[in-house]
Amino acid sequence: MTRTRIHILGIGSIGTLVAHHLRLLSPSLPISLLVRSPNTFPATLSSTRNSVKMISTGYDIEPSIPTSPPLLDKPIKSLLIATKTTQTFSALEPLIPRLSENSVITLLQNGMGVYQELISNFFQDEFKRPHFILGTTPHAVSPSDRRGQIYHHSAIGDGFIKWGLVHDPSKDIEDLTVESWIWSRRIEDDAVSSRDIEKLEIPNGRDDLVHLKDTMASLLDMNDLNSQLLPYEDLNHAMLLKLVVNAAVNPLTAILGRGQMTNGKLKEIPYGINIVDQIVKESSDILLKYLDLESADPTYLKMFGYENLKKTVYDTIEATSLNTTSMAVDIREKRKTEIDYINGYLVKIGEALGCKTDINRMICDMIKFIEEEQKLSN
Ligand SMILES: CC(C)(CO)C(=O)C(=O)O
Repeated sequence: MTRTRIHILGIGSIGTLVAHHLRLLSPSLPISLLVRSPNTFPATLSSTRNSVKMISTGYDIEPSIPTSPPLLDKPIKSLLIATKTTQTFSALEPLIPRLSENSVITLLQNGMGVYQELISNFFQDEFKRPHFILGTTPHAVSPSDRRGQIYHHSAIGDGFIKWGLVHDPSKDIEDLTVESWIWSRRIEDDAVSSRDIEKLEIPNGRDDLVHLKDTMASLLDMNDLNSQLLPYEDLNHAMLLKLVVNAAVNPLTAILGRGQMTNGKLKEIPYGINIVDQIVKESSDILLKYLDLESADPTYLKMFGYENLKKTVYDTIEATSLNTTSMAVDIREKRKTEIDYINGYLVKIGEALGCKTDINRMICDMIKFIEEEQKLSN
């Protein structure tokens, strides 16, 4: 039987990577790429990893902006969003009429806070809200000068995509959460595989679970990207860890190098690492308070302690020393950055908890200063 069609919104580097691997691992999966100009978008995608170029094809290309007549009769059952966080709202708005409580939305982006923004703007009514899967990935991907063609810099075997299902009590299956249902077919302590998901039986009248099951199975099929399902609490912690890495590395490379600087420079020049340390220290204080209020497991408290966080950030700088961060590229290209969803998100949590947020706030102000200055000089 054919699996639920996956629509992908945001065919930048990460969106292309996911579309390409979904296609390679599931040749019969219907995939629609939602793009602004369908007539000029290429019919094939490609990814070059370790000097080997792989091509994928068989995509349906659809317009991402409203059409006349509108495609209301074509509901979207599963939507994977890989746009920049700053573009999510405007990119999703025209598609809202095609989504319902039977749909699944998967977010794979840098930063945090988009889920909360979408809920409060588009899906306040919990009974009309789609399922949400959130994801995080360190796969290093960059665009080429041709649309649909990317370079995948992570070595073979490196990198992962971690997914988690947001808990939504309105979707419980009697007294079972959907997350427990998803995990119920796992064999002992193994990771959940797409084969475990395939074995799930759909309760009567739950079309939403057909789409969720199909989406999960397709996402977990991408084992060449090391795609894994985590319990939501673990995923949230993985996202917070990535948030601190991005908060310490991305704006500094953007401010200090105006888009020309690679990540490794931050460690080569001691003044750089001094600033990294200050951002990590303040972020650690904020997140430890947040985790304490959540009564998080002591292993998490250790993970978010200053020394551990510093190690995670240093290791990432080392591993990506030749990369230019996405924020540095945004500044170089004079685009709006994702600062509000990275350091801005930490400021928001910190303020709500009464923590000191001066350093993250100053970093936000510096990036916003550059953005404004670039706007004025354009
Ligand atoms: C891990 C890092 C910092 C790599 O450059 C990144 O996630 C980014 O550039 O956004």
